[in-house]
Order: sequence, then C-alpha cells, then structure tokens
Amino acid sequence: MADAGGPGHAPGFGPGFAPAKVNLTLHVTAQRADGLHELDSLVAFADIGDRLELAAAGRPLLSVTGPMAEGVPFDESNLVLRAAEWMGESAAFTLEKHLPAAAGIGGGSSDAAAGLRLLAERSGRPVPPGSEVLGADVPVCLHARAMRMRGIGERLAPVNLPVLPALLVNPRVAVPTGAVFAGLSSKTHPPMPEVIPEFDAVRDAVGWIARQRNDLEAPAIEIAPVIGEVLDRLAVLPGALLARMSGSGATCFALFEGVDQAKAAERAIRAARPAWWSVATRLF
Ligand SMILES: C[C@](O)(CO)[C@H](O)COP(=O)(O)OP(=O)(O)OC[C@H]1O[C@@H](n2ccc(N)nc2=O)[C@H](O)[C@@H]1O
Ligand SMILES: Nc1ncnc2c1ncn2[C@@H]1O[C@H](COP(=O)(O)OP(=O)(O)OP(=O)(O)O)[C@@H](O)[C@H]1O
Repeated sequence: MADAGGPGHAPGFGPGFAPAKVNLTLHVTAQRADGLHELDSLVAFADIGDRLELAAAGRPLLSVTGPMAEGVPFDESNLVLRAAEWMGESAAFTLEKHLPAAAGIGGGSSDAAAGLRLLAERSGRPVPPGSEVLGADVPVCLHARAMRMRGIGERLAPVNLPVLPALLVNPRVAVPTGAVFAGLSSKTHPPMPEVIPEFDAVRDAVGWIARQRNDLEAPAIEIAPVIGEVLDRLAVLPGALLARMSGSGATCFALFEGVDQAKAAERAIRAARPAWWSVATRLF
C-alpha cells in the first residue's frame, strides 16, 4: 500500500505506484481538426491504485495479477508495454491490478506512466516529452498530483488543493471513452475560471469545484443509464458535499469533509449495491 501520509501531506508514492486519476472537473471546450477534444480539467490522484514492478529478464513480458486482473490485456496492447516501446526500452513487468478498467479513472494511463517512471529511474534518462501519444491522460499521470490539465492533456499546471476525503464508486459497466466524446451534443463549453483560487479548507475547495462541471456526464449516462443511479445514491449519502462523474465514466465520486464520513459511505454503498466497486480514499 502507498503511504498515505498525514492530513495535508502528499502521500509517499513510489515510482511503480499507479494511483487512480479523478477528474474533479472536466470541461470540454473545443474539438480539434483531428477529432480530439480540448479540455480544461482539474485532476487529482487517489491513495489507491495499481502496482507495477520491473521483473527479472527472461520472465514473460507482462504478468497481470490482482483483484481486477480479469480482462486486462497482457499482450503488446497493454499500455505498459506500449509505453516501454515508445521510450525505446525493453523490460519485463508484473502488474497488480486494483482499479477497474475502462472506468474513467485512468487505469491504463496511470499504469503506463508508472512504467515510464520505472524505466526513467532504471536508465537514468528522463521521460521524453510527448507521452500524450500513448493516451491523453498519460502526461498528468506522470506527475500523479493535483494539476490543471488543458489541451488534450499535454498542458499541465500544478494546483494546490487540500487533501479531499472521497468515495469512488463504479457500477461495473465499462464505458468506451471515444463513444462518450462522440455523444456530446455540443463540443464547445466554457472553460473553468482563468484563476483557480488557493483554498484554506475542504469546504472552500468543494464549493468551488461544485460550481464547475463534467461535460461528459450527460453522454455517458445516455450510454450507461446506471451512472445516473450512482450519482443519485452518492448525492444523498450523509456528509456528501458533491457527487460527480470522473473522466468518461462510469466511475463517480463523492467528496466529504472527513475520512470517517467517506468510510461510512463506502459501507453504506457496499451494503446497498454489493456488486459495485466502492472504495473510500483521499485525493491529493
Ligand atoms: C476523458 C479523459 O479521461 C479525461 O481525463 C481523457 O481525456 C481520456 O484519456 P484516455 O483514456 O487516455 O483517452 P485516449 O486513449 O487518449 O482516447 C480514447 C478516445 O477518446 C477520444 N478522445 C480522447 C481524448 C480527447 N481529449 N478527446 C477525444 O476525443 C478519442 O476518440 C480517442 O480515440
Ligand atoms: N494497463 C491496463 N490496464 C487496464 N486496461 C488496459 C491497460 N492497457 C490497455 N488497456 C485497455 O484499455 C482499455 C481502457 O482502459 P483504461 O482503464 O485505461 O480506461 P479508463 O480508465 O476509462 O481511462 P481514462 O480515465 O483515461 O479515460 C481497456 O478496456 C483495456 O482493454
């Protein structure tokens, strides 16, 4: 497990830890000529995630284990191996999956970023620029800390956020990112305010985040209506300050003032919907 640190302290993530990425906001501001969409998104990272390690030479190129391994490719289509090839390095890996795939929390992108960090450490060579060709979320996942993300994901600026107690819930429906973007009725929505303020407390940060949006929520709910049920259930949990979808879904999150409220909410959702993936965490 990652060392989650005390309140207000960034967790001591090792290079092979691939934390869940959460889009606290996701504004779709334009569509480029090549079809990709320009975003303005506030991204944070959880203290739960996948674990990637370099394996001894001669082992299979990639072994995938862990509670969420089922269905994750272990051939060259896995983003970890594509990342190694892109960096011009050959390596074998073991990947312990804890995050659901195709879930809007950047599983593959965060794994790829962990692979790049491990290879950079091994080779003494920094990760080259341009990693967004592997996936729009890979550059932000390389930093694995709160960032404002613009362009298709390559324009990044650090943001100071208080540690946010959260509950992540996925109804175990895989939602394809491309189909959600394609379902947008408009491609041009307003960006976030130019300046993101400094926040003193969780309530200030959540109040500001609540005035922003995830523009992909509506098309994702069209594809997977159960996301609407997840959001409705999260919104009425005791202590929930905000309920919203992350990325292109289907994972949604609720934010709380305290970790104990998030843990109680996890127990309540697990009791009501045992088939859903539900995890209390802290976002950094
Ligand atoms: C929705 C986000 O998760 C927000 O953080 C990301 O923008 C998506 O990142 P990702 O999963 O790494 O997505 P990619 O693998 O790069 O793209 C999958 C597909 O989503 C669509 N796509 C993705 C990113 C983007 N800015 N515009 C798009 O239109 C494209 O059809 C693309 O072929
Ligand atoms: N390391 C990996 N882990 C999970 N899925 C992977 C991985 N490498 C490739 N894939 C493929 O990528 C697809 C998308 O999975 P991923 O978990 O990256 O999506 P996501 O969480 O929706 O991403 P994002 O939040 O960036 O939109 C999966 O269906 C799977 O076939």
